[in-house]
Amino acid sequence: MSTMENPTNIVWHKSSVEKLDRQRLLQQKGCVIWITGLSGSGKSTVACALSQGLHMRGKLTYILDGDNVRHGLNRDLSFKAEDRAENIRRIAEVAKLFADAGIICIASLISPYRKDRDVCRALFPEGDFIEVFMDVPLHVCENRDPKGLYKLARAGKIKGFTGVDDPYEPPLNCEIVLQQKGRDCVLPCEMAETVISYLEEKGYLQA
Ligand SMILES: Nc1ncnc2c1ncn2[C@@H]1O[C@H](COP(=O)(O)OS(=O)(=O)O)[C@@H](OP(=O)(O)O)[C@H]1O
Ligand SMILES: Nc1ncnc2c1ncn2[C@@H]1O[C@H](COP(=O)(O)OP(=O)(O)O)[C@@H](O)[C@H]1O
Repeated sequence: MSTMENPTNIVWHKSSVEKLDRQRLLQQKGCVIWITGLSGSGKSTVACALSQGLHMRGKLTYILDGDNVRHGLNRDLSFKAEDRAENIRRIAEVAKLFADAGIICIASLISPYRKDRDVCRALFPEGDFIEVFMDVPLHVCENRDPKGLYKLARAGKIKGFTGVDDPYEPPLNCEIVLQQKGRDCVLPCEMAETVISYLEEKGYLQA
């Protein structure tokens, strides 16, 4: 029988250097900042601004961007609901390893289903999964359309495109909501500062 069929044959191996030791070394606490939102809502832009802002404060981060991870680890996955769920599950498991390494992991992916995001949240200790919602209306994302994908989706050339003919379920109880202020554009670095203030307040930027 393979170990996959009998997982009880697998025993966790403890290391003498643990998460707390790594956190002390890095002077920060490992966690995941999970940025969810429509295509074009600014997830990748905020992820980069956040990584930059934290790097300048001497904090170690790593970005897991849905688009990028789909080039490698998740290249076998499509955009049907069960593949999106698997995409999200794998990224959450990788993020968990980064958080255990003491790193502030920034995951930016559409992750359209509430249930899938809640499954990810449950993988982490209380507080360590910080959900950030890019609350940007569909028409704004569609006007931006930097990759021309909305145009293709409206023309029926991409099927099952989030927001067009596939659902997006906004979070009900996330930690942070990022949005424009009325008609005023909020710069990505200002949005990143909101997240950094949250991390500071919650003690993630010290061991
Ligand atoms: N059908 C469909 N629906 C939504 N998005 C699509 C689709 N096909 C391709 N793309 C491009 O893939 C990027 C989304 O990948 P994710 O891994 O973030 O998606 S998901 O979390 O699994 O839903 C997404 O990137 P972002 O624009 O950065 O969000 C799109 O560029
Ligand atoms: N805060 C912002 N204000 C105005 N435009 C933005 C902002 N954040 C991102 N953008 C622009 O919106 C487009 C989509 O951003 P991107 O980060 O690629 O979104 P996503 O990763 O959610 O698809 C890009 O052209 C980007 O320059």
